[in-house]
Amino acid sequence: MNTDTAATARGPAIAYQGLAKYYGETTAVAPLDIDIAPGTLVALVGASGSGKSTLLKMTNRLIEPSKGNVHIGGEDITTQDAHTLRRAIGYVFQNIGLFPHMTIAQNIGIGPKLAGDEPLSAQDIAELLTLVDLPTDFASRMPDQLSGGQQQRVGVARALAGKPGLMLMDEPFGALDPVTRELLAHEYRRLHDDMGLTTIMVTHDMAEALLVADRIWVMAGGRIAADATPGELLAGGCGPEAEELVAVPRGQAEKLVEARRAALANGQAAS
Ligand SMILES: Nc1ncnc2c1ncn2[C@@H]1O[C@H](COP(=O)(O)OP(=O)(O)OP(=O)(O)O)[C@@H](O)[C@H]1O
Repeated sequence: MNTDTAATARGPAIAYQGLAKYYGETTAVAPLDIDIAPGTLVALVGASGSGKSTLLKMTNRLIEPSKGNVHIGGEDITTQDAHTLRRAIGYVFQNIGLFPHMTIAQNIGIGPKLAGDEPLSAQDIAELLTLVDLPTDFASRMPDQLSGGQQQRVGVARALAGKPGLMLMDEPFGALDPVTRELLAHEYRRLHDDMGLTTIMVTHDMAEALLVADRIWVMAGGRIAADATPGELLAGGCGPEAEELVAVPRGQAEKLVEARRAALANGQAAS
């Protein structure tokens, strides 16, 4: 992230201070002290059970920490009640779970409705649909009339309805086919930049993290084993946990380049 982004971001800074979560003998997240600058997109990667979701959910108080605290925009998140906090933070997760008996417009507007706030206008809904690149006439459709990728776009629109500065995303595109997944990840990155958001995104896909994030936190056993830019991770030297994860997309890319070279050589030999 460049400093211009930090200057124009409306997304907040995040500070984790001595934050930890224990379940009996299990350390889900070991005490960590780390900051996120406004406007940054951080990807959380790491093996299953390494603590990614727990860290994400301690940020909007879906999980309460065992110790330490979280500051968002300089404010301790325990100074407001958990529901108020959550309404101000966008949250997108895998299989977004739209309400099947509600229209797309009603699904997008569910947050303000449940909070007893002023309902979203048709104009608001149209703007949100446009933001996530869906036709505005989808407002009156039912969820089962949309593809999985389109439903996930609605999930992003629903998360943006509360005008959050911070977006938390837990495997947001994990259930989609690879082509749709890559498209949505790149479109989300553009949206993040245009809106000046701060985003924390859990992903199992290291290639996705390398392509869209400003910083990547590699989690292992509840610790942040590496905190690096995509370029630093690709260059190597960020530790064995990071190397293991980067090796997968790097190896695939090298094999594909090799396979393409061989295919081109065969084509030339045949002609
Ligand atoms: N409610 C719970 N009770 C006991 N242990 C838990 C609970 N929730 C999580 N854990 C444990 O905490 C650790 C971290 O879990 P977490 O869900 O944060 O991992 P993760 O990196 O998000 O995993 P995944 O990639 O599989 O979703 C795991 O060892 C998990 O078994």
